[in-house]
Amino acid sequence: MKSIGVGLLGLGTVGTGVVKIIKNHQDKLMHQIGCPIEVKKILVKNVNKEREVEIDPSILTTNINDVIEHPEVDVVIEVMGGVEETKKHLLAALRNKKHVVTANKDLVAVYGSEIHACASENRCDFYYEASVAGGIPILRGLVDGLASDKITKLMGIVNGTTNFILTKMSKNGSPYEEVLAEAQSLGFAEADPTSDVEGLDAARKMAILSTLGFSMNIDLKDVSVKGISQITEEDLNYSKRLGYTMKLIGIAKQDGEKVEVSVQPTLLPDEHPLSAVNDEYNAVYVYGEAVGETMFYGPGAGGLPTATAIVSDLVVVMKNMRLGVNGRTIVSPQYEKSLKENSEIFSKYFLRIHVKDQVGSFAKITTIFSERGVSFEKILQLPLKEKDLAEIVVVTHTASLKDYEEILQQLSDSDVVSQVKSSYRVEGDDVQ
Ligand SMILES: NC(=O)C1=CN([C@@H]2O[C@H](COP(=O)(O)OP(=O)(O)OC[C@H]3O[C@@H](n4cnc5c(N)ncnc54)[C@H](OP(=O)(O)O)[C@@H]3O)[C@@H](O)[C@H]2O)C=CC1
Ligand SMILES: N[C@@H](CC=O)C(=O)O
Repeated sequence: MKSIGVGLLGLGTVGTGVVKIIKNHQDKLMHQIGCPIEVKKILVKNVNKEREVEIDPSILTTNINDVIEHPEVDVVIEVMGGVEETKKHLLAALRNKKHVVTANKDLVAVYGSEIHACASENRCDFYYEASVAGGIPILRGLVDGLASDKITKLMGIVNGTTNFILTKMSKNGSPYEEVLAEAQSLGFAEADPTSDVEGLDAARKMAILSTLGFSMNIDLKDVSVKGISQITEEDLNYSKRLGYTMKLIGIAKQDGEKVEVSVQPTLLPDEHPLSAVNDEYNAVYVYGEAVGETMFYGPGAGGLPTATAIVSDLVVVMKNMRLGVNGRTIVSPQYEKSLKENSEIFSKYFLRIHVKDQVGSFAKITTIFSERGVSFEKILQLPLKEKDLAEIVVVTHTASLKDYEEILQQLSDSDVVSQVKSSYRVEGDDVQ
C-alpha cells in the first residue's frame, strides 16, 4: 500500500510532537485515511544534535531542497519558525505541488493571504490550525462549526507562556524572570520570548482569529498591543484585593460595520470563567449573533497538544487528496475593514495613582475624571511609606478610550500627581 509522504521543516518542541503522534497513533490515522503516513525527510539546523525521538539519522538534512523537492513528499509540515526565509520555502513547496501545514502564526498573520493565493493557484492545501491556541481546534470551530453564524465578538487567552507566568506570579508569588525561564524550559515560549511577553504573539493570533471570524483582512498593525512585562507584584495584589484576576486578554469586537482588536493585560472578575484558565491553558469565547456564547478551552502551547492540531490538519489534507478536492482552502475576506475610532471603544479601567498627601488632592483627581463624565465603581485610598505621598486605586465605570487617554494625560500633568503607577483594562462583568 502506498504511504503518504511527509516532509518536516523543524524537529524541535513541536516537530518532535508531530513525529511522536504519527508514530504512536498510526493505527487510528490509518483507519481515518486508509494508508500509512511516513516521514521522509526532516530539515534541521544541526543534524548531530541529540533528539528526543528515535529517528533514522539519514532522513535529517540541512538542505531545504531535500524536503521540498523530495519526490515522495506529499505534504510539508513547517514547524521551524521564522518569517521571510520560511515564506520563500513554503511558496517553493507549494509551487512543487506539496500541500503545506504550519504552526507559524508570525508567518500566517503577515503573509497568510499571499500563501493562500499561491496554494490555490497550485491546487494545494494550506492549513494552520496549530497557529492559534495550540491544541484547541478553534479555527476549524470558527470556519466550519460556526460557518452559518455572524460572529460579533472573540475574547480570550491566546498565549500560553504569559498565562503560565501570570498564574505562577499571582498564585505562588514567583518572580517574573524565574517563571519566564520555566516557561522557556517547558517549550512554551517562542525562540525570542519577547513576542510572548510583549503581547505580539497573542496579537498575531488575534489577527488570524478576527480575519477568519469577521471575514475581513485584519492586519497585525490593526491590533493594539500591550504586554505583561510591566505588571508588578503590587498590581497583582491590588487586583486580588478588589476581586479581580489579571490575564493577558485578546478582544476582537464587531459593532455594526466597525471593528476593534486589541491585546492587553486585563482585570477580570474572579468568578469570570477566563479567570479560572491557568498555566499554559488557553480559552477563547466566541459570540455569535445566533448561537450566543461558546467557549473553546484547552492547552495553548507545548509539543504534543500543538502537534495534535498539526496532524489533524494533515488528516484533512489527506482526506482532500482522496477526494481530489485540494486547494479549496481560501477563506477570502468578504467585507471591507473599518476600524473603530478611540471614541467608539469602551471599557472600564483600573488605575494606581500616587498623589501628594495634602488637602485637596483627592478632589482634584476626581474632578479630572468627572469632567469627562467618568465615575468610580471601586476605590481604595492608602498611605504610602513615603510620608508625603498616598496611593489611590480606582476602578472606573465604563469610559471611552478617547476620554480615558485624555484623563491619563491630565493626571500626568497634574501638580498633585506624583506618578500614574499602572493602568489596565477591566472587562467581563457584562456580556458582549
Ligand atoms: N512551542 C509551542 O508550544 C508552539 C510553537 N508554535 C510554533 O511552532 C514553530 C516551532 O516551534 P518550536 O517547536 O517550539 O521551536 P523549536 O525552537 O523547539 O524548534 C525549531 C526547529 O526548527 C529547526 N530550525 C530552526 N531554524 C532553522 C533553519 N533556519 N534551518 C533549519 N532548521 C531550522 C531547529 O533545528 P535544530 O533542532 O537543529 O536546532 C528545530 O528543530 C514556531 O513557529 C512556533 O511559533 C506554535 C504553537 C505552539
Ligand atoms: N509561545 C506560544 C506558543 C504557542 O503558540 C504561547 O506561549 O502560546
